[in-house]
Amino acid sequence: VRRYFQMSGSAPTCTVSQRKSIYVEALSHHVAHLTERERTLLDRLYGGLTGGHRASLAESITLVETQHPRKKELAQVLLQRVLAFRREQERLNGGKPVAFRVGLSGPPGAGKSSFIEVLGKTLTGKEHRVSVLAVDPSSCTTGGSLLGDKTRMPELSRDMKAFVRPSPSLGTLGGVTRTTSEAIVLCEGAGYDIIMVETVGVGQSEFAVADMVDVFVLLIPPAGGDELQGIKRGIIEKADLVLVTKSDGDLVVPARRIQSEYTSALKLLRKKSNRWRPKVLRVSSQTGQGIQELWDVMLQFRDGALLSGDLQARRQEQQKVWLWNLIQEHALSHFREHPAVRTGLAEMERGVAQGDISPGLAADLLLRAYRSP
Ligand SMILES: Nc1nc2c(ncn2[C@@H]2O[C@H](COP(=O)(O)OP(=O)(O)OP(=O)(O)O)[C@@H](O)[C@H]2O)c(=O)[nH]1
Repeated sequence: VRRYFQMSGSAPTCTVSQRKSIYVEALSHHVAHLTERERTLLDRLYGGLTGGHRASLAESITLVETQHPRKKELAQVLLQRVLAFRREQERLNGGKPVAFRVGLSGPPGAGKSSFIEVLGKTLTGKEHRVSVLAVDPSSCTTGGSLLGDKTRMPELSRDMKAFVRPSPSLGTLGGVTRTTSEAIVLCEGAGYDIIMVETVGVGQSEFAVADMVDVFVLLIPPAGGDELQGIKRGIIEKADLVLVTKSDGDLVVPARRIQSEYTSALKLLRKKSNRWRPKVLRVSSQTGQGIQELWDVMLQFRDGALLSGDLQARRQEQQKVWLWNLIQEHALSHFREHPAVRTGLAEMERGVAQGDISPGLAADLLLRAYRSP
């Protein structure tokens, strides 16, 4: 099993090697019971993916999106192998991350897909390999899509140095974001060095995206008043960069106004970091104006964060947040599905709402029912 994951047995300290054996142990059951067909499938996906084949990457992401219990196990085995591969790539890269993860959010119609298309093409023109993943909150509940079913980013989709993946179409937000985090690992294993994760500024999806990227960019259209009401203060605090889009023609004047409004607003907000002051820039995907400048600023951000260690610290923190999100989601659904809880829950909720019983006592009673054998 150890050889299967290409782990060295001579880890520098005892604790590291012990830790590794726990991970190997956890997956040994899956690996030991691999059928010949499953082993061939995983070898094919792993080989294709690490060889940079888009079709293998697409198939691997489909595997991590699956709800099928056995396939989920296979996906974990594949992911663990890709993680080991990525660690090795990082080691060869002097301990530095192999990819830069960029999160993009903005209200519907802000110009996200036009912007990603132009920035993506600029980057593939500079020999970068770019992948675009989407987190679509609407797909979780309705199966419909806020990010649009139309073919978005047509040119980038055809570019051989790019990989554009639409959002997984079903599941809870937790499930969809888990899949996206795992898709990031797979894209990095496949040699993509820029990973863009896009979402619409609705619900909690933008916070989830902000928690899985190195730099978080908020896109704002040059419209005033009501259209900007939907942009939450909390998400502005999360932004490392704010981009005012469509800054061309008649829209330059309102774009400048929005830029100065946001510049002032950001000054009033709590500082996210001592080393970086969020910036507000204007771009036009139609004329290309501001795109190069924006990329230079992003690189400044990345290089500063790498040098100070902020980027690595942020990723470590995100991994922990992520672990706890998953535990919470699982523990809560286990609790809700417990027969005694299911029987008493509606009654307790009604009692609490009507003030007949305190929330504290109701929670105690339900938890007691949950714990009783
Ligand atoms: N003038 C101008 N219009 C733009 C620019 N970028 C996008 N638009 C227009 O704005 C509209 C929305 O652009 P999209 O890129 O589809 O925006 P989006 O945020 O991806 O929106 P959804 O696809 O609805 O999620 C389209 O009609 C674009 O033509 C720009 O740089 N300048």
